[in-house]
Amino acid sequence: MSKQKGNLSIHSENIFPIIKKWLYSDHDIFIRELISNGCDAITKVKRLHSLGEADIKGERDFYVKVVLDKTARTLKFIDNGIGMTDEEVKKYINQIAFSGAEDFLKNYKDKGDRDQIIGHFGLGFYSSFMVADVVEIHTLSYRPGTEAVKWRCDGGTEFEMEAGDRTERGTEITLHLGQDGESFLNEFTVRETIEKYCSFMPYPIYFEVADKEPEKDKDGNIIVSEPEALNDTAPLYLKQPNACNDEDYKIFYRKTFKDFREPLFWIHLNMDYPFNLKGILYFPKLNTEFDTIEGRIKLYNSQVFVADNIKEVIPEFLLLLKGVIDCPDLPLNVSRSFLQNDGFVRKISDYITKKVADKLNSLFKDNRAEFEKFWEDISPFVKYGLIKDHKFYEKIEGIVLYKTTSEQYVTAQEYLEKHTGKLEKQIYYVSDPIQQAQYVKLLKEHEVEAVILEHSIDSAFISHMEMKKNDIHFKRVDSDISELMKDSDQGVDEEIKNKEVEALTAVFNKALNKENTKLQLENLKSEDIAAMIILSEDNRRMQEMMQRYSLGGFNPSMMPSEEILVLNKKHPLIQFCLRHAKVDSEEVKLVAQQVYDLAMLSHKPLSPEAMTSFIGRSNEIMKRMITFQENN
Ligand SMILES: Nc1ncnc2c1ncn2[C@@H]1O[C@H](COP(=O)(O)OP(=O)(O)OP(=O)(O)O)[C@@H](O)[C@H]1O
Repeated sequence: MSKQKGNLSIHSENIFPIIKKWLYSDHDIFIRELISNGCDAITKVKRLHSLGEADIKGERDFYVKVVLDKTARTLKFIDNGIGMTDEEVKKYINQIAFSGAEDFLKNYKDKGDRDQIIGHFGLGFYSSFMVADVVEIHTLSYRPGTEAVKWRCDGGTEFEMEAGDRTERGTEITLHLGQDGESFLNEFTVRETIEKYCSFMPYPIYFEVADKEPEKDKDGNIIVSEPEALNDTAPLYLKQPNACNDEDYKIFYRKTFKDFREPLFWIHLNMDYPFNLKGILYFPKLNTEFDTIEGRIKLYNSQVFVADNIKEVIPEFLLLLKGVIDCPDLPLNVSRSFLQNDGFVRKISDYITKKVADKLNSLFKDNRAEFEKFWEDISPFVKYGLIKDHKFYEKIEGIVLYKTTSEQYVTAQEYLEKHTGKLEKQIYYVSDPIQQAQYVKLLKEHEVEAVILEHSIDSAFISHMEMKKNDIHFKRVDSDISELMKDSDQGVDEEIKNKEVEALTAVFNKALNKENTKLQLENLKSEDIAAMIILSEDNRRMQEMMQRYSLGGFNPSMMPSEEILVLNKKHPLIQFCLRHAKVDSEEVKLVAQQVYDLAMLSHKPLSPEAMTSFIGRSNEIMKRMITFQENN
């Protein structure tokens, strides 16, 4: 072949500056493009061989080799695939690559939407110019009797083509790295990028550093080691689920996510129709209940990595999981706006949601003990999912578990059944089991359990459940529980009661120096409790919401909490206050203050000032007790 020069057939001055500028932030993608071209070339030659059209002379080992030469500043991609004839280089490299370029330039030259550009423009071979000043191709076709070809282009629109000297079938692409490719002179960057994009590609990918000092043993002999492929050519997710065991899944998880905690369980997705989708989703274990959950779903197209966490394909709440999904029907270079509007993508997303819900339901039904064991770890994810996705809610709302304060796991229905006759469509919960322990104890005395809802997602979860199911209402244990604990009001004279409330209100307002302590006088079943503080559930929720949404700028005085002091008429201290309500005595004041602080202490921590007075007063009470004892 005589030496040829020519212009790449693009009708624009120069596309390379545009490639460099617009695709810059993803510029490691050229590694994916060149290696996957190598793999495609191998697949093609194998296919031709199986059709009897290519003679590969019993060859078994197919591979793509990447060679970094820091001294020569080159990165080579070598494959033993189909190779190209000079005609094919002209057709596939010189012309076709930019056949869409004219439209592309017209449409996007002045627009900054990178996603759009990537979506509309297959990066392909020419992405190598993002990092290289000069690119060379040395290739020899599988076709018998064809000449090797050498092609060279320096990033302008001109190329040179001549007969090459390659003697083995396949293609070698050499990138002479320019300034923009500086980082790829680092072997770790190259290795990492290969692992990022190519870890499941179907042929072994080897990586060599040409000018590296060979490793030697202690006697100075060069250690010759077998090259090791960087990828797993037959990833587990491509196998049939019944051919995989638990250990296989765990090993795959560790290798793929570098997470050495055991996953809780997994779902093997395997669908051929109406679309092709394979993958494994793992439910990761959380370190602590306060762990931020950060999932990672890697999306592949025929074993070629596309991107992490594409929320248009994977329902957002599933992004809390870890997994791989391979869907050959999705375009390799996906534009987000394209995906958002694509019905096919929605079907994929629905399928994945359904599979996850099915798995949870079957665990609940077939292995409740196991499901309960996992519940703590999966509950934030499940709750987030049912808030975000109506279809998911419908499928799993019946199996949502609640952990009770006596460490049992119950569904809402089981909780209500357990409390038939005691609670009417009400679920009591604690948001802080330690702080609210007093209330829990009180409830227990009345044979009522509370459930623990202490995760940050729980307030949104509670509201969502109440909105969806108007037959359930959640009440925190410190709200309105006096209803439950009241003795019957039978025989109580309302007029007398009102007078007593009036008298006690005066005592407490004066003692506490508060104008508006709301007071409620009840005959509680328990005679041990003098008083307790309760809050209106609605008012407290409103406050919490305002606090959350005003991002710290919320001033509590804008919306004071409606606290109610419930006094137990049966308790001797309250009876004492009632008997001496009219007398302006120091003892009544001390008792009222102490009763209030004790009620407050079982509700929430005292403020520093209140705590100081409480301690002073407690000392004072004990002193008086001793004096009384000694004088009698
Ligand atoms: N290593 C290779 N061996 C043989 N042929 C190759 C090789 N690399 C590229 N080609 C040929 O050049 C063509 C253009 O490659 P390019 O990477 O630009 O686009 P593509 O792979 O067809 O599509 P995409 O834009 O999705 O990457 C390929 O279709 C193939 O025919």
